[in-house]
Amino acid sequence: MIKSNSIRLPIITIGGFLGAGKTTLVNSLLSKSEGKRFVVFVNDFGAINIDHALIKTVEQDRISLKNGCVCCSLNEDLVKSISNFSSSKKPPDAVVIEASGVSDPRALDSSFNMLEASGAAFLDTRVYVLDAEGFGGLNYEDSELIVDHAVAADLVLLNKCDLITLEKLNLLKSLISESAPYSNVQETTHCELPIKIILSDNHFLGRKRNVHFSEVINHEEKYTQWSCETDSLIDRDSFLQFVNEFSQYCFRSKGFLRFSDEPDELISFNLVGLRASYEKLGKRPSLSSQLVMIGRREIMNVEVFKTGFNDIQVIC
Ligand SMILES: Nc1nc2c(ncn2[C@@H]2O[C@H](COP(=O)(O)OP(=O)(O)OP(=O)(O)O)[C@@H](O)[C@H]2O)c(=O)[nH]1
Repeated sequence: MIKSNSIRLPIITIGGFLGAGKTTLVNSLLSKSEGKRFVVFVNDFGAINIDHALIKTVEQDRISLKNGCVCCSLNEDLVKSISNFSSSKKPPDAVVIEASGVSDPRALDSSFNMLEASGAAFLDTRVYVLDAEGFGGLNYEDSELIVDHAVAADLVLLNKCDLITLEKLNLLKSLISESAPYSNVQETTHCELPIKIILSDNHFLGRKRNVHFSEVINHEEKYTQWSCETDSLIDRDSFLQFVNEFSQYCFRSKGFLRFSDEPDELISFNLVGLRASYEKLGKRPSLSSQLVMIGRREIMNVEVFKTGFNDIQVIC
């Protein structure tokens, strides 16, 4: 039931396959918010919510959706929470939802329909981040799924343009433009784009959307995750060897690391396909070393992860 002092909040959804750059886009949006206030809902696939800690905003505006993947069920927590923000004394300017990297952004529609019906919020912009580098290396099934999800978006970011040739970019642009003629397609690196392309006052409302007929797939049957956490320090060289080994068994890994040669520094670790990257986050004493691995069920070898993770910890 909508309360009389409610306002209709615009919702921006951010979808994209594992490691495409969704969290990067959320942080880019927040850094350019120009005085606007966004509430961000984050839905990680892994049991440990790494993205929640990486979103750069105040705690009360960063909400973790923990009851499994946001697209797998009608998310009552999400609907209730957005309704509460809409009728709060200081409502935000917009709601941003970062879906997990294995979810189908279209499956959120039932939640949006409820919010629209109650007058609490409306779906303004559906953004899809596509990893332009990773796309060529995926199997047929995953590539098809990505095109399907892109077709459902108002705005498609062809991201990681710094990592591909112009020839590949042009091929990808033609593919997406043909499949999704009504989507606004933008080329980006680190999801950098003028904020007005996403936020200029409901300009995607009433716009023609692409027609898509494919079914929404239950991806939890296809992907699985394994996660681990430790207060022990990590041996850097052993970790590098471990990454070489486990990258064959999972597609995506992310987490935080405390190396024994630099114990005060928290390192953010990212692996997308075979590309690993490390970023210093500063002291962050509240966080210990945590790692999540995500991959296809038939390929993930959890025994390799367990043994490897035990071997990289330094006994003090
Ligand atoms: N070189 C390059 N790296 C990028 C770009 N965009 C994002 N990255 C890196 O790609 C990795 C994954 O980015 P995220 O923003 O965490 O991706 P995500 O879509 O949120 O990933 P999930 O958590 O798996 O859903 C990080 O190491 C980013 O710094 C880009 O345009 N170029």
